[in-house]
Amino acid sequence: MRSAYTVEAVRHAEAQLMARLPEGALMQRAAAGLAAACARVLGRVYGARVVLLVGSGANGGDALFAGARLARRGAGVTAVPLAPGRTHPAGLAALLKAGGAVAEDPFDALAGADLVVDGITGIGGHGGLRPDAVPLARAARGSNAVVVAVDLPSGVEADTGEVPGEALRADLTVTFGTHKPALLVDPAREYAGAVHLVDIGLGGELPSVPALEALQHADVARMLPLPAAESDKYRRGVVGVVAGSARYPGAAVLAVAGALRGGAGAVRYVGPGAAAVIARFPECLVSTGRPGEAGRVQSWVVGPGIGEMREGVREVLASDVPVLVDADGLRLLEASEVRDRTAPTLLTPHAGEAAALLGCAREEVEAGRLAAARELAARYGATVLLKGSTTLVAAPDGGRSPVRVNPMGTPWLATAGSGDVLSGLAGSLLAAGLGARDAGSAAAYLHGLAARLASARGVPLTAQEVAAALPAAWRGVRDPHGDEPPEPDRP
Ligand SMILES: NC(=O)C1=CN([C@@H]2O[C@H](COP(=O)(O)OP(=O)(O)OC[C@H]3O[C@@H](n4cnc5c(N)ncnc54)[C@H](O)[C@@H]3O)[C@@H](O)[C@H]2O)[C@@H](O)CC1
Ligand SMILES: Nc1ncnc2c1ncn2[C@@H]1O[C@H](COP(=O)(O)OP(=O)(O)O)[C@@H](O)[C@H]1O
Ligand SMILES: [K+]
Repeated sequence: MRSAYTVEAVRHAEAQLMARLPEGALMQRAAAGLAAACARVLGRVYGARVVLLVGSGANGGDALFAGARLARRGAGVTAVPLAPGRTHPAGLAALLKAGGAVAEDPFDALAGADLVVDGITGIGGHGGLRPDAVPLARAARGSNAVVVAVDLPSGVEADTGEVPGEALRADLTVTFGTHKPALLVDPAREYAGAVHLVDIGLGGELPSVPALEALQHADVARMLPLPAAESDKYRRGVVGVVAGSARYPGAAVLAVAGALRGGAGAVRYVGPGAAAVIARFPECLVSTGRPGEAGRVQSWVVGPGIGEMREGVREVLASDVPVLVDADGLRLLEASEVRDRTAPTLLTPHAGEAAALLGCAREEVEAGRLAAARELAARYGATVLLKGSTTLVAAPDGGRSPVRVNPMGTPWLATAGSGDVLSGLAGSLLAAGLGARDAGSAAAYLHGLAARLASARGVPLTAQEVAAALPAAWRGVRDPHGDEPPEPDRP
């Protein structure tokens, strides 16, 4: 499990640790890790041209001390102070002593740089890059230099992942002690590039519950339902799927395709797509009547492609088993029908659907994903899986459990019908006994991994191919020697 902590938690932990260490020791640990990462990026330090963009806080101090270390190894290091009177004094002194200098012409220095260290702001930054930093940031990005951000890319909001103005896009971010939410949540995450975590000894000082957590293979493997020797199909769980309509018959097939690969013992489909479903999946139990008459299930999935089937949503929400509501179902539900439920509810909107539920613009949800997911969970008393380039899963417990961020996926998943597969898959995990937060986050992980496998080396994928790759994704997470696949190919 990877975790991310808020600025408040990081500052508190740093203060505890600093009280036990000699003055400046923590910054030296950070600078040493940063310099080592820069040296790896450069390959050859001797003779390399390094430019430090230095803000007024400790983030600039880290950059200066790391610059001093690189200068001692023979790099030509120049600093560009953005707030000249307020540059970290000890850091600047160390740089000058090591043979570094203050750049005479910042734009000349940036144009010739091999590596730019972004030490403008870290966890203390707010409100986006200031106007005087913007041309320097653009010059850095416009040069051939590799940009390495210190702790965070400057201009992002550490706690929310929001990017309120301009920010400096990094190729690599070297972060200290723990991830910060902005390194996991878009749009900020996009600015961080690859992320390298440097251990500065903060671990023992951080609270036990982080703000965010991101699953890894082993975490998902532990959650997956496996049949015991004496299992039968009913004990493994039956998932009911209410999806599809005359207008969207494919949604029924895709949701069932996901549900069949989620570990439930049986999938029961109810709705007007029964003929199409049975033709494609003879292993599915189908009926055309109402959900309430279909027989016992351990969870329901309702919504993909159902058009205006309001009654189906109402009936399913009135049941006493876990329910996943997706797509059209989100439009048709009444908030009170969700809030009054005793069994768990998992809502799986994309940004547009979340905006409709919250009564705001889609752009607002996209700019503030974390806040939107938390707000929806609180308003509906439901677990919310907010889909998109960063998929988040928030529980309705007022922040007692960390929001899960899905680290696995690929933009190739932005293809029609892939969400239907996800809802079937997550519903199946619910039927098999996982809680809503685990079912949602494990499903998003497997779905993202399946998509990476199916789009390997950069080929477009279809929703059916995502479903077909789910068994390989299960195998992948359960393989004790299986490494997580590399970052996805970008289209
Ligand atoms: N506290 C510690 O002991 C450690 C701190 N570390 C570093 O310290 C950083 C935090 O340092 P600070 O608290 O000084 O905060 P920052 O260095 O992130 O920034 C604070 C300064 O930037 C200014 N500022 C805020 N928003 C700005 C904007 N949009 N544009 C330009 N200037 C802006 C503020 O006026 C303030 O002077 C961490 O991110 C990390 O890099 C590391 O050295 C590890 C140890
Ligand atoms: N840019 C992206 N990067 C990664 N995953 C994405 C991106 N855009 C969409 N997705 C994922 O693709 C799926 C699309 O689901 P959805 O929006 O419901 O589409 P549909 O209704 O066509 O099935 C979701 O799992 C979502 O998280
Ligand atoms: K920075």
